[in-house]
Amino acid sequence: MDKRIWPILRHLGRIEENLGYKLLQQLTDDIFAHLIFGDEQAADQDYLNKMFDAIDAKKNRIEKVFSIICTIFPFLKPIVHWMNSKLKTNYFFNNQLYKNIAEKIERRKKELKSQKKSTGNQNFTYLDHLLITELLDKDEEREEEKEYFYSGRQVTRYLMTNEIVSAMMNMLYAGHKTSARALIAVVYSLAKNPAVQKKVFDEEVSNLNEDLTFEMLESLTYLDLVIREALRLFPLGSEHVARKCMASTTLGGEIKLEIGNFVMVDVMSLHLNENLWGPEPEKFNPDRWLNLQYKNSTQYLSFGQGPRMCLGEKLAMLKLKIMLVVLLKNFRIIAVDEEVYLKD
Ligand code: HEM
Repeated sequence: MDKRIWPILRHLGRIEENLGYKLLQQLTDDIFAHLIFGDEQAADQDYLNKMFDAIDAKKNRIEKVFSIICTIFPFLKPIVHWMNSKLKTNYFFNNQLYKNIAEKIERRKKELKSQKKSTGNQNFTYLDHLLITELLDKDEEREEEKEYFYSGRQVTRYLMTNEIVSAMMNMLYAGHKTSARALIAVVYSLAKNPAVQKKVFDEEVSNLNEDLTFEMLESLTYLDLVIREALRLFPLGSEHVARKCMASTTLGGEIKLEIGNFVMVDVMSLHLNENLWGPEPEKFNPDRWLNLQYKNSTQYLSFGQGPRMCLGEKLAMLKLKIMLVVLLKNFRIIAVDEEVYLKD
């Protein structure tokens, strides 16, 4: 892990001054790109950030033009809003990202095809798992892996390139900034609560060696609570916990909801409810989880709930643990007086 993280720290120069958003975003991007594409040194190239920044800049420019049009011609608002929503999901904004992913897919397909028959212990990326059915379908010699990957399920067809690109883009959109911001929330909470930081270090991190395994990360139960507590106070994806009503209903005997109404959960009120979380719910206190009688499965919504809950929760928790172990093993995180708010 050190091998991946040190080049990033060096890249940013004097780390004491720069252990901020950029560094944490690069750390998460690097691990993300490595896990899903198998990319090496993604952070050095900083390409994910550059692509997302380019998309955001394009969006901002268009939105500015739209807002001027609406101010001058208010009656055009509905048409402009419709155009805006169409453009946001459009290829127009994402073409650079789309091309980049499609190129990676083609390159990876060639690499996988040229690989000798696997003897088992190979590190497959998320992309490989999407590609593998196609490659195995056409390669009878790989019967052994075919059974493993199909794991008893019948696969009737492999994924087309545009379906794979779209799955990868979903992952990137949903996991790119969320993970970096979650890391920031935890780092901030640890900086403000040195006693908790010391406890994590003394009890769980100090004895670990750098070759982290899945089992080691799973055993870090206190670090797990630290992350969950930070995300309780900073539920950064909470605006996505929203649903469209599929049937009319009445909530609590008084609030009427019609078919097609949009409902957004007030996550912050739930997460700061004293009846659910105990005394001083606004304070960062990972220990509160130790005695918590989980009263209701929907009282903690940092990753949402139900069939549309976050698909990447486990991956996000794993990534956060990896990054936090490496950071805490090598640094003591100290809060500075000045606080800067993230804008978007
Ligand atoms: C700490 C980091 C993350 C947080 C806090 C977070 C939070 C959320 C939240 C609140 C939702 C909405 C859930 C709901 O409506 O019930 C969501 C959806 C989703 N997340 Fe995450 N997420 C994180 C990281 C990731 C990562 C790393 C990935 C992908 C690798 C990911 C993939 C998704 C996807 C695909 C959805 C949409 C699921 C659906 O609509 O069916 N998330 N996330």
